[in-house]
Amino acid sequence: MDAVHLRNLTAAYGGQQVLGPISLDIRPGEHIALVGRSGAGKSTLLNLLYEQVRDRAALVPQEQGLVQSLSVFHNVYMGRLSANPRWYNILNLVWPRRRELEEISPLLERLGIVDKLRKPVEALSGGQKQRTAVARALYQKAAILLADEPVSALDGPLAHVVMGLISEAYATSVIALHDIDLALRYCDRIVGIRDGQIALDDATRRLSPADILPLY
Ligand SMILES: Nc1ncnc2c1ncn2[C@@H]1O[C@H](COP(=O)(O)OP(=O)(O)OP(=O)(O)O)[C@@H](O)[C@H]1O
Repeated sequence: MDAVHLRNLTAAYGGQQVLGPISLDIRPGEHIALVGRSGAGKSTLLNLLYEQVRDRAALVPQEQGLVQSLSVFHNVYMGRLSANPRWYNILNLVWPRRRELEEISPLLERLGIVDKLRKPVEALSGGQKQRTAVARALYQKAAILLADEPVSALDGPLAHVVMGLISEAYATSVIALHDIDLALRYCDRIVGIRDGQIALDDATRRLSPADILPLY
């Protein structure tokens, strides 16, 4: 993947500027954690970033973007809709193909929701929905992963499973995280946002929780 260069990005809602101007370079091979208090501008920055790299990115949005009436299989399969011909997508919608089942099932197994494969998403818990959204992004295999609080509904061990899978599947990622320990453990660069500006940008190896806490 080529590096991503963001220059002087700004965002406003109803005429009020909430982000920027922000410049940020994302180098291939970097796992970046976006941290900062609620309302700082992390989601806004991720969404702007997604607009710039849409063709090579998988996105796990905060609100997940799942189709509630469709099964977990179908929601995960949607990660690659644009990679397959239309007839093949329709075939899978009507009757999931063995090839896709054999790829999606092990992923769901590792996420602990393989028993939900054929269940509609509306019948899942919040944490199970979140894992479905993560599975869709893992299955997509884009060049870069953008994720907005992908483990906010998961308890300790599951949060580690998901962060581990993300690190394994994606060499390059930008992930908004509210858990500082997860950010320090799984990401190699921390970008701290405060009041719509970058207030911290450093390698994880040079940071401790005490360096990040002032952002909150
Ligand atoms: N649709 C919207 N309309 C108006 N203001 C918005 C909208 N979305 C976000 N904002 C404002 O923009 C600012 C940044 O919000 P954003 O969602 O990017 O923060 P965040 O850091 O992701 O927060 P959180 O951790 O709670 O998700 C906040 O002040 C928020 O109130």
